[in-house]
Amino acid sequence: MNQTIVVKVGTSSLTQPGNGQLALSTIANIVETLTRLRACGYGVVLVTSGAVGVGCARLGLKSRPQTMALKQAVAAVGQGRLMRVYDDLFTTLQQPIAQVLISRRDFVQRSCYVNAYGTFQELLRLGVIPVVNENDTVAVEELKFGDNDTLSALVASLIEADWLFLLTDVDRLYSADPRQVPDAQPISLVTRIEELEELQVQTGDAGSQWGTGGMVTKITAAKIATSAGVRTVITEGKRPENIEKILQGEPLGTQFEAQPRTDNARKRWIAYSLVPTGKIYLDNGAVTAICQGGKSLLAAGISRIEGDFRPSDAVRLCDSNEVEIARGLVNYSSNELQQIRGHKSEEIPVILGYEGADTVVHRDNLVLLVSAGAKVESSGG
Ligand SMILES: Nc1ncnc2c1ncn2[C@@H]1O[C@H](COP(=O)(O)OP(=O)(O)O)[C@@H](O)[C@H]1O
Ligand SMILES: N[C@@H](CCC(=O)OP(=O)(O)O)C(=O)O
Repeated sequence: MNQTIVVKVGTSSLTQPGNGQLALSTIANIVETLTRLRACGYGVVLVTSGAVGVGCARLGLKSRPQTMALKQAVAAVGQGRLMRVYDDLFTTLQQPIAQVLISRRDFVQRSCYVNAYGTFQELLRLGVIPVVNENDTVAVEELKFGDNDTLSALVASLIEADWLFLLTDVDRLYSADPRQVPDAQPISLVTRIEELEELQVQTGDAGSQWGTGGMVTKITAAKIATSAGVRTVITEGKRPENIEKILQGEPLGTQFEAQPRTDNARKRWIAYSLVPTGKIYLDNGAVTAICQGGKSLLAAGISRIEGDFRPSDAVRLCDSNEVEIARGLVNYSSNELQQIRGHKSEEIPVILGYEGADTVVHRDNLVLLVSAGAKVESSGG
């Protein structure tokens, strides 16, 4: 079966440093590369940033807007310009494209999420390259992706892509920001994300002048994508032809190995597309039961609750060290859980005065976020 790749391009690659004008030769290179990949039979999705950066350049603004309303207005100006440029270039090469604007809310609602899956499948079947961005103009502060690294990982997970390429203005991940630390060490292969913490890799969240998130959001994206079985690569936007070399096995950029796809699509949706509204802290027995025994969470194993949530909301399950070990859909509200935490299931009807669910989070609605074994290799140069 043909492989599917998702390519995310950051503002820092699409615009010229300093004046913020479009980096036309880079964009043309990206368009040529993606069109060649399509012609070779790959399914290709492009996730592009740049609406805000291009909008700023069009309006003569000298820095990224700080208020939500201004950012949304500027994105509305830039998105049209950006698509116009892509469409002109792709059309020159006879490659059809489609604009897909996604808001966080679309990914939270299961029906919209499933619908988006169907739309992507049809576009790919038609040989179209979907060009995706966050629908910045209608996003609300509490419910937005905020950065396209995360969006691209969620899209890659949704369509069960084989590869996710994060194109940026550095050639790979380093042990620290190479702009601040000149002797930072390049990292070529990451077999498990947790190793980055163990090696104390610094991933400043400042980003470049127009970019958002820096490396932090790329690591988060790699975590989401690799746990969904998607091999993820951080590489340079200026050299998109490297994508083809990487697909042929060259060790360019920083490559994050895909983890086995153990969770089904619904569980991946629970783990990363939903926005958790509360935290449930577990005692050690409950942590073991969930992590090693594959059990559901019972009220007896709950020590503390944080947040205000309703039945069916997504919640974080944390151990006594406040480490999030799992996420799940909860069967009780936070008010009810305050009353029944620490109690046996058979006591619940007496405490609440009505029959409730046997479990607080059923194992079918529970996704583990911890994995085993880690290794990172540093390359020479
Ligand atoms: N450990 C690191 N390795 C490489 N780059 C880093 C690291 N930490 C921070 N950075 C910075 O992240 C920047 C890329 O992030 P960003 O500007 O958000 O890119 P994009 O617009 O492509 O999403 C780089 O220019 C680099 O200065
Ligand atoms: N949706 C925003 C993208 C924000 C973003 O993630 O930017 P970047 O860090 O450059 O990938 C835009 O189009 O400007």
